[in-house]
Amino acid sequence: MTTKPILVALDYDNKNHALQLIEKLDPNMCRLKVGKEMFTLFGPQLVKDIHDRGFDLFLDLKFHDIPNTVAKAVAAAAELGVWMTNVHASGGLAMMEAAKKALLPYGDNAPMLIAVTVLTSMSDDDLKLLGINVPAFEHVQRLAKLTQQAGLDGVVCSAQEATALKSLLGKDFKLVTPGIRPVGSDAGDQHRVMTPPQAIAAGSDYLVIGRPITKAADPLAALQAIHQSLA
Ligand SMILES: O=C(O)c1cc(=O)[nH]c(=O)n1[C@@H]1O[C@H](COP(=O)(O)O)[C@@H](O)[C@H]1O
Repeated sequence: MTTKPILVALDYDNKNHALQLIEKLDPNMCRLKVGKEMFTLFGPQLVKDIHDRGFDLFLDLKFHDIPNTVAKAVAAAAELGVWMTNVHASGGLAMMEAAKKALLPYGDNAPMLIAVTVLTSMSDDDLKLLGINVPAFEHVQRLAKLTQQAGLDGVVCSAQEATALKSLLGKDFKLVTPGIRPVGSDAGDQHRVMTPPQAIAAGSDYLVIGRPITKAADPLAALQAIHQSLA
């Protein structure tokens, strides 16, 4: 199992609330993920604040634009010193190749670069409305192969797809899986979910977990319980 597989998703509209949560967590037990809401509200200073508290950060901005724009955005993320960042695989091969190339000057200090395949909130019916008439998993496989071809480090996918993707793409291609729900927690808007131990057993390298930790009455206890369930 990867060391520190838990990535806690911070989805807050109040910076103090986020920092209060971070103070309760342990950087030896998890990494943090900041997405569009918090980065739009609080910008690069938030990234510094998180780094100052000793946490690795996954900057989850899911870039999707023309290749030149995405390359510059990914390089800007590298300048911030983040541990991981991402693009949408549906932006295409040229876009992903440009993003990868933009990280070359950063060498070993480059963030890990991954691509989102099919969002875990999407069902086969949602894909049909987009004109994609194949099951979600077939589309995920196609996008994941394209991501590997572009030289990226891995993909975001559902843990339900992990076993098949590992055998298709090899053990070194990282699988980052949201839609993780410990037994008894509310699925909310997630459709394709798994528990933490199921996800690791299926081949996930990193588990993105938000509300089951951030909305828990005792977030550290929730993190510790998940950590122990993986031991
Ligand atoms: O890229 C992601 O992190 C992501 C991709 C995806 O397909 N589904 C998904 O839920 N996410 C993110 O994972 C986190 C899940 O949070 P919870 O549903 O609260 O555990 C959120 O920050 C989402 O933005």
